[in-house]
Amino acid sequence: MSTFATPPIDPMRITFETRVTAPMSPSGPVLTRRMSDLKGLFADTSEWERSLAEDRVVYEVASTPVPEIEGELPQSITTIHPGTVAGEFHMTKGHMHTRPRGEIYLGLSGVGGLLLFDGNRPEWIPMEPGVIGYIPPGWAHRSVNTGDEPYRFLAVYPGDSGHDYDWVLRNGMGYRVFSGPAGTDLRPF
Ligand SMILES: O=P(O)(O)OC[C@H]1O[C@](O)(CO)[C@@H](O)[C@@H]1O
Repeated sequence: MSTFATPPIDPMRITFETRVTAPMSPSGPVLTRRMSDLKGLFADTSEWERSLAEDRVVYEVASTPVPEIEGELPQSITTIHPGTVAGEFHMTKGHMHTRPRGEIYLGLSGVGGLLLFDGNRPEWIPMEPGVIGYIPPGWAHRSVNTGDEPYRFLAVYPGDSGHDYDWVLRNGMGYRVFSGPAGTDLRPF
C-alpha cells in the first residue's frame, strides 16, 4: 500500500491538440507571458521598450492539474509565437531549477531550439516535432522559436524542481539566438 504526503493525484488520460494553442484536457493553470514580462532579457533594450506599446503575447504555458510538489511529474505545453526583437528570436524567460532536477521536452509542432547553460558551457539543441530534448540537473534552460509559425513543445519535470529566474539575469544563457542570413545565428551572450 502506498503512502502519500499530500492527497494523491489520480491516474489520468490527458489529451491535447498538437498543432493549435488550446488548453489540455483536463487543464490546470495557463500562464501567459507578454513582452513586458521579459524585461532585461533581449539584447536591444530600446527595441524591447518600443515593443511595449503593443505588449504582444510571446508565449503561453498550458499545464495539466498535476501540482508542483515533490514526487509528482507535472506536464505543460508551451507555445512560443513567432517573432523577433531587433532580430533576436522570441524566447522563454529561461530559468535554473532551484534543486538538482532534470526535465524532458518533446517537440510537437513548429521549429525552435533548447538553449542550455551550466554557467560555463552553452549547448544548443535544435527542436522539431518528434525530437526529445533532455535537460540534465544543473543546466539553466530557455526555449526559442526559430521559425515563422508557433513552436510548441511538451515539458515534463519533477514537481519540486523550482524556478530560479534571477540566475539567468545574473549569468545570462551563454548564447543569444538571432535570425541570420543563413538561418539561426548563435551569438555569444
Ligand atoms: O519558466 P519560463 O522560463 O518562463 O518558461 C516556461 C517553461 O518552464 C516550464 O514551465 C517548466 O520548465 C516549461 O513548461 C515552460 O516551457
